[in-house]
Amino acid sequence: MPSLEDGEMFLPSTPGKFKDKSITMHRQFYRCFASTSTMFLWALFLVALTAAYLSFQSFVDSGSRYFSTAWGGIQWEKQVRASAQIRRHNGVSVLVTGAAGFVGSHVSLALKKRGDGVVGLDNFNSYYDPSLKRDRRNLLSSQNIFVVEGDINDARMLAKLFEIVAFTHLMHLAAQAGVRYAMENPQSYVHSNIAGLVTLLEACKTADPQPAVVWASSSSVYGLNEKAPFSESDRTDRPASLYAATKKAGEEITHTYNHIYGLSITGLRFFTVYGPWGRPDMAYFSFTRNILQGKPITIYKGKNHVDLARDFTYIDDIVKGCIGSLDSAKKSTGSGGKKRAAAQYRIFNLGNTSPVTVPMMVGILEKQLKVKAKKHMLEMPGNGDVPFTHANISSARKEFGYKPTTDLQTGLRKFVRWYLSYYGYDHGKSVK
Ligand SMILES: O=C(O)[C@H]1O[C@H](OP(=O)(O)OP(=O)(O)OC[C@H]2O[C@@H](n3ccc(=O)[nH]c3=O)[C@H](O)[C@@H]2O)[C@H](O)[C@@H](O)[C@@H]1O
Repeated sequence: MPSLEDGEMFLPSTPGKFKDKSITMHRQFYRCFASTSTMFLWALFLVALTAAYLSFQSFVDSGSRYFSTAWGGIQWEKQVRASAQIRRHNGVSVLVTGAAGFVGSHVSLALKKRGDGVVGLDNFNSYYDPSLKRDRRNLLSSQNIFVVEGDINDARMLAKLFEIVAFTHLMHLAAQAGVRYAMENPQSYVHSNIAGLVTLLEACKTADPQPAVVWASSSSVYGLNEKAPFSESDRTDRPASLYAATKKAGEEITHTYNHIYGLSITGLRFFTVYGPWGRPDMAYFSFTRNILQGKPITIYKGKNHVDLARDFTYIDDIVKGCIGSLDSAKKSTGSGGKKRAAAQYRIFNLGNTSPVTVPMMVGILEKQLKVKAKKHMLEMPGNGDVPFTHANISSARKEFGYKPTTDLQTGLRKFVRWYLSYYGYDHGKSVK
C-alpha cells in the first residue's frame, strides 16, 4: 500500500517535457508536505490518546464519587474489624447487606446478641425515608454493630471488606424492594437486584475463604401460580412484576455461581414480612399512618370482587428462619476463584402458612388503633400484584426446624405499639 510519504503517487502518470526540474521540485514539495501530514496525524493521535485517558480518569473518579467515599482509612478498618469479632465458641462472622433495612437490622441484632461477628452494609438510599434507616443504624451501633455506608455495586469496597475480614457468611438482604414501584423505577431493580447481586457474588467467589451465601428472594417469584400452598418445586416462570422477575433472576444467577465457583447458596422466599421497624412502603405500615392521619386508604380487590390475601409473616419468625438457614448452611467449596467440589444450593419458603385477607388485616389495625379507616375500594390495577400468597414451609421445617409462631393479630399489636412509640399518637402529623 502506498503511504502519504510516497510522493510518487501524486505525480502525473505520463511524464511531460519539463519532467526533470519540475519533478525534482514536486518531489521536494510533496516530501515536505507528506512529512508534515504525518507529524500532524501523530499529533492528532496523541491528542486523542490524552483525551481518552483523561475522560477515563474522570469516569473512574465520578464512579468512586457515586459509590461515596465514606469507606476506607485506618479508623474505618478498625471499626470493621471490631464489629466482625466473634465472641462465642464456634461463632460465625457475617457480612449483612441491607443492614439498615427492615429485615437486615433485625437479623444483625439477633446475630450480635448471640455473640457472632456482624458487619453491616447499606447505601441508605431514599426509596423510603432514610431517617428511619439512620435510626435503625443507631440502634445497631448501640449494640456495637458497625454499618458501612456503601453500595453493593462498589467492587473495590467489597474487595476491601473481604480483605480485612474472613467472613464465614454473607447474609444478603439489600435489594430494591416493593412490587408496584417497579413500574415507576424499573432501572433501580436492575441496579440493585441484578447488577448489585452479581458484583457481590464476584466478590464472594474471589474471597478466601469464600463465605456461604444466604440471601433474600421473594414469594413474588410464584407469580401467576395458582396451586396452593406454594411449594419450592412449583412453577416460578411466570412472574407478575419486574420486581419478581429480578428476584427469580437472582435465583438463577446464584445457581451459576454455585455451579461454577462452588459458592454455597441458600435463597429464602420471604412472604410479606411485617413488624416493628418495618418498611413504610408496605400496606400495613402506610395504612396505619393514613388511618391515624384520618386519610383514606385504598384496598385493592381481585377479579370478581375477591379479597386479596397475603401470608403475612412476622419479623421474629423470619429472623429465626434466616439464622436457621445460616446455621445449617454448608461451607462453600471453592478457593482462588475455582470450584473444588460440588456445593450446596437450597431454596426455602419462609412464610406463616395462614393467609389473611387485606380487609381482615385492616380490621385488625382499626381495632388496635381504635380508629375507623376511611376505606376506598378499587379493582386491583394491573401493577404486578398477585391475588394471594400461601407458603408451604415443610422444607424449611425439615431442614432447620423453622416454625412460625406469631399470628397476624399478635404481630400487628407489636407493630402498632412500636409505631406509636416511634412516631407518637398525634395522628402522624409529625411523621418523620
Ligand atoms: O412477600 C413478598 O414476596 C413481598 O411482600 C411484599 O409485597 P406485598 O405482598 O405486595 O406487600 P404490600 O405492598 O404490603 O401489599 C400487601 C397487600 O395489600 C394490598 N394493597 C397494597 C397497597 C394498597 O394501597 N392497597 C392494597 O390493597 C396489596 O395488593 C397486597 O395484596 C413486599 O413489599 C415485597 O418486597 C416482598 O418481596
